[in-house]
Amino acid sequence: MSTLELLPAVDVRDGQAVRLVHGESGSETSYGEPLAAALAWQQAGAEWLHLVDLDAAFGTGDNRELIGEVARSMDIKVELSGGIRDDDTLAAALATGCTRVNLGTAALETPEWVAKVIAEYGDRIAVGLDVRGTTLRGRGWTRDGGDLYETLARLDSEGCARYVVTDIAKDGTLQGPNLELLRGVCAATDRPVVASGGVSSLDDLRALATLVPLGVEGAIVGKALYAKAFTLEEALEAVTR
Ligand SMILES: O=C(O)c1ccccc1NCC(=O)[C@H](O)[C@H](O)COP(=O)(O)O
Repeated sequence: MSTLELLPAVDVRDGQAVRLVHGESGSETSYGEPLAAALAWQQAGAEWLHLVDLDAAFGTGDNRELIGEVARSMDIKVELSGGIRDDDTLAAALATGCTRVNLGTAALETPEWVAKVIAEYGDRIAVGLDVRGTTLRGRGWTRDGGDLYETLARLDSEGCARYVVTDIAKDGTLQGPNLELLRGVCAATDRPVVASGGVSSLDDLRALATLVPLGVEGAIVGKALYAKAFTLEEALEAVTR
């Protein structure tokens, strides 16, 4: 079995590292300084950081300077998400030196622009498929944005390199990932999939690692690390083969 990549998450709201429940604004638990959290994951052996500007995602401002500072301080790969919807926000995100960006709302609302940047930037662009059931959600997960599998087929045909798949019903709940959803997405595309939302235990990570041969390349882990359900060192050990 190949190794599952782990992406510890730092979600930033109003300058603080937070975790939400179901991605809902107002459900924040705060975990202090984003840079301290990111450096702790790096120190613990992470090869990736999943860094989210929640204010930009929700349209309640942005943490652009802070996000840039965190991204630039990392020696590891950074996946940047939240509010990247046009040329300006994409240029600012890429200028942080991040390895790739994650587009969400734009893939639903401005598909022509997304097709253009996929063609231009290749695998520096991933698309976040954030779903309730099989309905996509945009604008910080607050608005419906079409059918998962129709959108996936369109993005595949445009050459999208990778998908970050989140079951919103699981996100921030410590209820375990939606393995059925991930199997469904992997069956519908030959592109790598990063799983997000709900990881609660080392067994969840081992279960996700069994999906590597199907196309699950990595897993984002947020709440479980902040809640100290396990350490990142234990998580890396659990998925390394
Ligand atoms: O990624 C986004 O753009 C986003 C937008 C609105 C709400 C939440 C968003 N992301 C959340 C994450 O990426 C979480 O860090 C990730 O799903 C981890 O979930 P969990 O392990 O369940 O804490």
